[in-house]
Amino acid sequence: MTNTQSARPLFISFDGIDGAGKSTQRDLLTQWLTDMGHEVVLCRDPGTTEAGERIRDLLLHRKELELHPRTEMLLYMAARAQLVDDVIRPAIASGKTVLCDRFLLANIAYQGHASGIDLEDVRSVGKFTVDHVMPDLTILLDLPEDVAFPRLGKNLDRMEAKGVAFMHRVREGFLKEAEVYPHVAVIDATQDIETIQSAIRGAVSKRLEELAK
Ligand SMILES: Nc1ncnc2c1ncn2[C@@H]1O[C@H](COP(=O)(O)OP(=O)(O)OP(=O)(O)O)[C@@H](O)[C@H]1O
Ligand SMILES: Cc1cn([C@H]2C[C@H](O)[C@@H](COP(=O)(O)O)O2)c(=O)[nH]c1=O
Repeated sequence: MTNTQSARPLFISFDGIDGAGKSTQRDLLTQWLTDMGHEVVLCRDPGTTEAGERIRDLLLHRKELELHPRTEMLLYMAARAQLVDDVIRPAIASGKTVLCDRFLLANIAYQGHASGIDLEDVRSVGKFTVDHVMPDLTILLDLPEDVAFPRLGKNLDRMEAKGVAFMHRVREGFLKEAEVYPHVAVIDATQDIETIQSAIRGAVSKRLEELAK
């Protein structure tokens, strides 16, 4: 792979059930891409922008608020719209590589598959929300919920507090979506951190080669 090909800017999102190891792997990938010449912008969905972080706080930490599934879905979408317009689209336009902790696929898995919102509704609001900005590659870290759940500790946020059965539905949803959502690499996240990172780097190299054709 030439330098020009390897430093082609990318938009990569990381997803999976809570505690799958997304932040750990995203940080390791940042180092590798930076060494390769990429200028990396990190973000998280929901969050990163001021509006997005406030929506995140409401969604995850204001447990006293009862949110209907549609309200929850739309709040995640609203945070994402702000993230796309303020951070992701400008970063891509200026040739930077974006690594984002979660993106639209999480809405489809959590609010669609696991919470019962019609999948076509989530997809169509999602299409409007991202306004053509979609990841070049989604890294889906897959592992059983009973391995991930103990990693979360005792202080669970509003989504984590939905419990193991909910996380099971989320996981199944992610795996179903991986068959239809564009450019998903499913990585076995039960392995050790270095082995997972090496599989992720393999998936990124493969995608860079496809995009260079
Ligand atoms: N492959 C692994 N094996 C064992 N422990 C791991 C592995 N990857 C991450 N961990 C540990 O699991 C915990 C959760 O990891 P991390 O924060 O990266 O996950 P996350 O998917 O970003 O979590 P969340 O969804 O809660 O934000 C951390 O304590 C981390 O050190
Ligand atoms: C984008 C998005 C996220 N969620 C859930 C997934 C997690 O439980 C939290 C985010 O916390 P993390 O520490 O950043 O993983 O929110 C969701 O339900 N729907 C979404 O669209």
